[in-house]
Amino acid sequence: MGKPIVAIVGRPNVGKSTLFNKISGKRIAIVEDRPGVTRDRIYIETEWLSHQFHLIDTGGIEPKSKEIIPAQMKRQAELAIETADVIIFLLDGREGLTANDREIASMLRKSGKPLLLVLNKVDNRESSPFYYDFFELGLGEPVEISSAMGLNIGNLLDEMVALFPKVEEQDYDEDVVKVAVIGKPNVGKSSLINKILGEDRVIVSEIAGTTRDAIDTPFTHGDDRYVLIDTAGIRRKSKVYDNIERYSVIRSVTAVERADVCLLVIDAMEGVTEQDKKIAGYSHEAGKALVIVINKWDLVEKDTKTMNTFIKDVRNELSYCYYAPILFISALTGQRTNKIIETVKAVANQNAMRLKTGVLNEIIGEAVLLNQPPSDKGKKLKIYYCTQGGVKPPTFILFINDKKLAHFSYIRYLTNKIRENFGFEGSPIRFILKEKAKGD
Ligand SMILES: Nc1nc2c(ncn2[C@@H]2O[C@H](COP(=O)(O)OP(=O)(O)OP(=O)(O)O)[C@@H](O)[C@H]2O)c(=O)[nH]1
Ligand SMILES: Nc1nc2c(ncn2[C@@H]2O[C@H](COP(=O)(O)OP(=O)(O)OP(=O)(O)O)[C@@H](O)[C@H]2O)c(=O)[nH]1
Repeated sequence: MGKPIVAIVGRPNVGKSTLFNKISGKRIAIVEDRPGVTRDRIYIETEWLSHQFHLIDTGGIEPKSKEIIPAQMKRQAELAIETADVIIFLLDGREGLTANDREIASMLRKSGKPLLLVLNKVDNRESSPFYYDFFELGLGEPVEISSAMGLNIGNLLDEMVALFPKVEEQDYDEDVVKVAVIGKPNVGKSSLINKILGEDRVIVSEIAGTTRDAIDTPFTHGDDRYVLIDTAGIRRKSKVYDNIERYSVIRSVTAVERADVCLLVIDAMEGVTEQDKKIAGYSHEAGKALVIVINKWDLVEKDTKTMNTFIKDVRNELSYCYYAPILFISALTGQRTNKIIETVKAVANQNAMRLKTGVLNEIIGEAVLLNQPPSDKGKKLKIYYCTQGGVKPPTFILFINDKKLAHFSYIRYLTNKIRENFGFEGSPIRFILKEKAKGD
């Protein structure tokens, strides 16, 4: 399962942003914006006592106005209910219970989502004077905190972690390829999924389990077994919400984490957008095999150059995913959709490929002869040997004399040599550099 998603919900001014900042700023290591992606921070990925989770940045979801806008507040709660695994329902312990709190509470109660009732602004050791009033909500015992002072935040996080879904991931067998269809809303993900599942050779298996993972769709294609990992929003349409894009991105992230192969669907009429770059970035950073699918190709007016121009654009915009094959399809007409599964299979195999150390070192040795490693102030980079440390993604450990000499461009050169010889199409390749004195 992907890392759990936590959302902070509450009426305006209860201290949601303050709590978010407290959790993200102080106690927890933040994985900041992903390189090469964008600055728009939608969520942070953090951990508490080695439990990793996503915390949604409700700041951007909030209405900016300080007026109480019940409709927007409700929408925020609805989105959190749909997206989050655990909800922190934040209330103001100094003001006591309000009508808006009751309204949100009733939505949360109906949803049955795991939640924590949290009274903020309890700045001293004494309980909120309204402490017992909050039991009326029927949402359990309140946890009292002060976000501003940083009081009791550790306890809150302990209780939050206890509500995380148990690791009940259906353990698919090793040979089952997990595929996540990712992309912005409306690019045709559902249509594509339906097309794939509708193919003659595809047999959709019974869906096992009743957990939230039951939205996975296992199927076989010939002798090969796959499972489609759903991103919420594919089945449960909720296009009416302004912020659905932000949430669909977050869901994409958790789907990506669980996947072996990501199918990034891009709308041919729109070209590559910022949102696409962001989503591609997740796949890349997570080390997943990636296939780029340009959908709605039927709508594009074409001449002989159109496809090549499009490929160039994609390569340009998504330069860090240069290894991903690109397919031009139409989920509507079925054009080339039959290529998808074979491509998925190919890249899944490549991402799991393991090279023998002997062969690998032959290639590295040749590469070094062909193009001498860089030196700095008379000291030359020495490469002792290389071994593949892991798969998914293919990860190579390079034993060298001095990391400072291992310039990025030289590592890129070695990566390319490995690709020339072994392919690894659709896979990111990683290098880990290890220093070693000669003769160690
Ligand atoms: N005394 C006290 N004040 C707090 C605490 N947490 C937040 N505040 C104050 O409450 C006000 C609202 O805090 P925000 O974090 O902006 O609240 P919010 O819920 O994100 O507000 P909206 O963006 O309007 O929804 C600010 O003036 C904070 O300084 C706290 O623990 N104690
Ligand atoms: N012309 C054309 N239309 C398509 C194609 N694929 C999907 N569409 C249309 O695009 C719209 C969106 O398709 P969906 O499959 O619902 O897109 P989605 O990505 O699942 O959307 P969300 O559920 O919002 O994430 C629908 O009206 C489809 O009929 C295609 O290949 N060609």
